[in-house]
Amino acid sequence: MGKDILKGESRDGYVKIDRYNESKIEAVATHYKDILSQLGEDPEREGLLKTPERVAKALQYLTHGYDLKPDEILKSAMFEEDYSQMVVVKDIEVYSMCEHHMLPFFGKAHIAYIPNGHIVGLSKIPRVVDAFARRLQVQERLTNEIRDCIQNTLQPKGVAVVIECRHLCMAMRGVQKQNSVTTTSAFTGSFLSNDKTRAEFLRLITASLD
Ligand SMILES: Nc1nc2c(ncn2[C@@H]2O[C@H](COP(=O)(O)OP(=O)(O)OP(=O)(O)O)[C@@H](O)[C@H]2O)c(=O)[nH]1
Ligand SMILES: [Zn+2]
Repeated sequence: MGKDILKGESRDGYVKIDRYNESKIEAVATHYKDILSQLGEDPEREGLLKTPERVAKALQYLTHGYDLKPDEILKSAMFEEDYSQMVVVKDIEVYSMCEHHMLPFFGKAHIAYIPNGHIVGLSKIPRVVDAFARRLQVQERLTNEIRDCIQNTLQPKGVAVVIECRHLCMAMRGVQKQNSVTTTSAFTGSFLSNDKTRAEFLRLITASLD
């Protein structure tokens, strides 16, 4: 039996990720032992003895989104409700890994939808972000996948997604720009067809609570 990596999650959409896959961990760890040698390190020195296994577990965690079903996550908490104004969840932390270098990119997602008879449990929106972010990604696809999942599952009058991230592959290597932030956006429905709706969303995500 594997060890819990995400505690207390057992419903549809989450169920498959709450255990380490021991055989996968072992296979990945074996490769990492070899990688340490190839990098000129001694994998037998004390500090590195457990490193291959730690890296394998970390990587399984950082890519556990492959085992999640984001549409099931949304469906598990959809409620009929007569509310037709914009719902905005902003400043959702994003941690993902770029598929080109397998280095982190991280920042914030801002998401809105306009209900069409159904609302969704608020926590499910950040859960959908995580389900797509915890994979090897590019920021543009991450943005579109979140938009499409909410649109196709909840079928609201519109969805808006804005993501702002820093990419470590652009900061600690390569072009070495420490402060650049990449912004991506994706819209459906009223956010596309109605300039005022889109402007209200953009105003709400830049407004501060204080
Ligand atoms: N569009 C997009 N590009 C990304 C993302 N994450 C990383 N990249 C870019 O992917 C590109 C890969 O380009 P390559 O020229 O094949 O890789 P490279 O030689 O390592 O490029 P440099 O990073 O410029 O040194 C780089 O320009 C990265 O900045 C992302 O989320 N979206
Ligand atoms: Zn990269």
